[in-house]
Amino acid sequence: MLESPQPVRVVGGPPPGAATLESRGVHAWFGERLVLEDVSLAMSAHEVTALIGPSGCGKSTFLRILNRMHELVPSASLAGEVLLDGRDIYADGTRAQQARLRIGMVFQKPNPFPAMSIRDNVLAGLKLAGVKCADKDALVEQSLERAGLWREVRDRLNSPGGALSGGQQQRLCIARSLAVQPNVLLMDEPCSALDPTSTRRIEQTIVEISDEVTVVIVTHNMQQAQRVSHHCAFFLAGENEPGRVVEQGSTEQIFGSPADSRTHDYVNGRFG
Ligand SMILES: Nc1ncnc2c1ncn2[C@@H]1O[C@H](COP(=O)(O)OP(=O)(O)OP(=O)(O)O)[C@@H](O)[C@H]1O
Repeated sequence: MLESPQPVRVVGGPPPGAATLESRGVHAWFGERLVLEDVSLAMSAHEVTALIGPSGCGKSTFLRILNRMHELVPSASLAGEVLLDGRDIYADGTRAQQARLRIGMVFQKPNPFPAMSIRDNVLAGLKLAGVKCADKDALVEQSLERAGLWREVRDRLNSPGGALSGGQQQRLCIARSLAVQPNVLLMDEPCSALDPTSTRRIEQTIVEISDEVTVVIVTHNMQQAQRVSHHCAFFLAGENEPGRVVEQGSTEQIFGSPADSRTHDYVNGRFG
């Protein structure tokens, strides 16, 4: 029987393995406007947590708070804690760049460097983070394999990233995020720009990577939330009110027997 190859490790990167992420009493503002109120949510290691809810209820804002991207907006502020394996990523002396290295992000629209080769795209995050790897070729293969793209691109690693299809570009972005070996991967509607076949391929990737990285995904697609997630949090904002988590629980419970009638109505497509 063939032995599976030893995983390639990077040096100077995050400690290995999936981590637990927990928000406690998170509030967020843009200027004077409170857009998120008192969000406390535990996102368990090795699980996929889906953030669901209608447009404008603060899901993306919450996701960006989880890896210190919210503070990149000049008018933005926040209160509360975000604990990564028990340590607040907002504690005094904790650098945003360090948090972002451990908590990666994949965006709605695939954003590879279009003129850069597929190989260099995978390695691009390492260079930016100052992370080193003794065997870059093996890391490229491992990352592309985990992102479910290796077989499709192994014979053209020097072709530009921009020459791939949209779905392949998104998997390339996932490979780039995985190459620095983060503990958590945040995904903001990663399939919304993709066709159904590419969507299913990415969903398969999400399920596969969740044994090595904690995944938090924002999705408007209820079938997708059911297919990929273990845990769901339903966000809702009343008119001129901030977004709050109305209900959270196992995906089975949220879809099968929600406690709140608003959750029931939302997951059954009655609004949103
Ligand atoms: N950069 C910003 N400046 C000011 N207000 C913002 C900014 N980004 C978001 N908002 C406001 O914050 C609220 C929450 O927005 P957010 O994008 O987090 O919601 P969402 O649930 O992710 O929506 P969608 O599902 O449409 O992406 C909205 O009222 C939005 O208008």
